[in-house]
Amino acid sequence: MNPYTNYDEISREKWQNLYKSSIAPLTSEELESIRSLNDEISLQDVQDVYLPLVHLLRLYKKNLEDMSFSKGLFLQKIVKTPPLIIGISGSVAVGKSTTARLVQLLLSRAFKKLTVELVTTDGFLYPNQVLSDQNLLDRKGFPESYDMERLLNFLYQIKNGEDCEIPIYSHEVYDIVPNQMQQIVNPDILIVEGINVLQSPESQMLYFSDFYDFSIYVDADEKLIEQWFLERFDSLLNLAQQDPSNFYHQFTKMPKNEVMGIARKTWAEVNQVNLHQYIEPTKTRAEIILHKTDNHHIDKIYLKKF
Ligand SMILES: Nc1ncnc2c1ncn2[C@@H]1O[C@H](COP(=O)(O)OP(=O)(O)O)[C@@H](O)[C@H]1O
Ligand SMILES: CC(C)(COP(=O)(O)O)[C@@H](O)C(=O)NCCC(=O)O
Repeated sequence: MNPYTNYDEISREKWQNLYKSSIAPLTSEELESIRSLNDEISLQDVQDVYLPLVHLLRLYKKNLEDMSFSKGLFLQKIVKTPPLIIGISGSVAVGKSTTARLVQLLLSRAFKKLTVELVTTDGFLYPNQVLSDQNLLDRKGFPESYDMERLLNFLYQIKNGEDCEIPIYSHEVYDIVPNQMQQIVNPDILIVEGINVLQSPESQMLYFSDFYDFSIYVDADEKLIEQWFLERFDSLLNLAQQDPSNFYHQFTKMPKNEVMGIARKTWAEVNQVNLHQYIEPTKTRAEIILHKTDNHHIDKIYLKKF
């Protein structure tokens, strides 16, 4: 069966004309904050793809509010609207965190009075010491390397209106940062980004899908994702040049072709295997699939029919 049977395939040209007229153009201040987020992001993509996406998200938010109101009428009590939770998934290095930060910025613009928080599921990875004790260091990113139960509890607490604190993962340290936590206080919208966002923990009463009001899968051809992984690896090396505390510093002392060989091997033996076995199979759980081509250009959008 065609994996996209349950989706409307929408070309970029068609998508960019949906709701266009109702969206105010970005101010120079907003453009500046997008550039400071990642100066490679195409502003045309923001205008054509992300603004209509934010407009769609408005509908989901409204729907959640209406449902809470109607439930309250039925139950004859006040039912507070729970936070809207948006999941963003896809391969390592496909651009999830960049997409997530952009969506956060645009949602904060669209809902000026609301708090829009962003968390990454990297924070739920077990620390390197724990992974090493269990011989799982080479399995970083695979389901067993995450404390999935803690992630599930976190989502439950947020939906339940509780404030939370969660661990922080650093790509530069390549580990959980000790003694630092991210505080999540009273969010109206929470974006959860990570490779495992659409996976289901085994033997649990609740599933992640119980918590997401909207989900996005960022997709691209594997060869391109590998290229983006290698480019990011290279920028991490540049950043690490003068910083011995950076995990990538050790690689800056080695010949470049040898280091890039290590990066290619990491892609082929870890991240690509993970993509095939655990990440890509969750693609069609997403409400929307953003398909990218060269230079992260979005050419197609798939929106779930039902
Ligand atoms: N829209 C985009 N335009 C240009 N470069 C991007 C875009 N999205 C991601 N990138 C680049 O691709 C690489 C991977 O992106 P990142 O957001 O870190 O991926 P992920 O969170 O999926 O691992 C980074 O080097 C990032 O700068
Ligand atoms: C921490 C990660 C699992 C998550 O990846 P992300 O989507 O944040 O890029 C990944 O970056 C990772 O470290 N994978 C293990 C192999 C490696 O790339 O070193």
